[in-house]
Amino acid sequence: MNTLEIKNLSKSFGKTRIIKDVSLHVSEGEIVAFVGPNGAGKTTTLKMITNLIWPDSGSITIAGYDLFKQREMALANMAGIIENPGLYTNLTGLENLQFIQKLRGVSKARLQEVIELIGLNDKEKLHRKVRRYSLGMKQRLALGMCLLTKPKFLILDEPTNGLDPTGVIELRQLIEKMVKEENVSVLFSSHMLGEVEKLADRIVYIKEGSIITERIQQKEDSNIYNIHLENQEEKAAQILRKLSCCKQVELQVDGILHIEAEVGNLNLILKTLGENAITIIDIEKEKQSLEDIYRSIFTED
Ligand SMILES: Nc1ncnc2c1ncn2[C@@H]1O[C@H](COP(=O)(O)OP(=O)(O)OP(=O)(O)O)[C@@H](O)[C@H]1O
Repeated sequence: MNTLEIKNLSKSFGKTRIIKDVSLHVSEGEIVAFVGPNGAGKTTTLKMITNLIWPDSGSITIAGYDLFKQREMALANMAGIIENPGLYTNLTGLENLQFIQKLRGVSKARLQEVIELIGLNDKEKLHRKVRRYSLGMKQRLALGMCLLTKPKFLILDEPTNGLDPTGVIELRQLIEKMVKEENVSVLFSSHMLGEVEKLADRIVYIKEGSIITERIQQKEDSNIYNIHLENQEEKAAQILRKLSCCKQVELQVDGILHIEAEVGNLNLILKTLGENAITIIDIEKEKQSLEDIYRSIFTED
């Protein structure tokens, strides 16, 4: 099941259509980056997912619950940081965590678990007023507050914005740990392509309110292929998803199959498609860096 499923979301401010028919999903345990130039519509989309603003049309489902018809259950499965993390700066880190713990009826054991996960298991840090925290510590604390209720889905608007390199690395490690240990799925927006490259499993590109394309992020032990088929793309996608060497299979808007496969399995993929009488027109191994892809998508013609 997809942790997040958005279908045909649209939103206008006044007469201007800002979000145009946006559909996207985040699978269980997946980290998806939302990338695009300033004003593309990232924050507006994230605000609709977190129910801060309402779309004009479209649907949003979180952990299987419809955000508009089963609002409480949908929101109970999600947490997020949009724009500024909502911290009480005159309280200590621990008091901030305890505030949410009591408000949401979270156990003390869970509070302790979260403190350890976010690396604040240190008396001095826990009892320090948040206004004296570094930005990196504030971000980690804010993530901790999100995690107290064990959400299945986390939404982060430019989480590394303003952080120094150490803060960026620590935050990335924390997000990776959260996904591994707590099985949360994450959708985050970012302008930091280097970070996106390291953290995301998949990248969704938005421009002028429309999703332009999406790409699977290559990991060290895998290759990415773009396969152009004569027809039967849906069937091919279903067949390849059953192969254990295919970690991700996405059917793109343009009908091209975008595949992440463990290194050394191209022959098996081709053989499987051949056995199912699916004709390949072209196959290309992706070599572009994220920066090249970004430039080719967003630079004006
Ligand atoms: N409340 C609002 N009223 C009118 N226009 C708005 C409002 N909020 C956002 N916009 C406009 O919607 C467009 C998309 O804004 P949004 O903040 O979603 O972009 P973004 O992709 O998050 O940009 P950035 O990378 O700069 O954060 C922009 O043109 C913005 O000016």
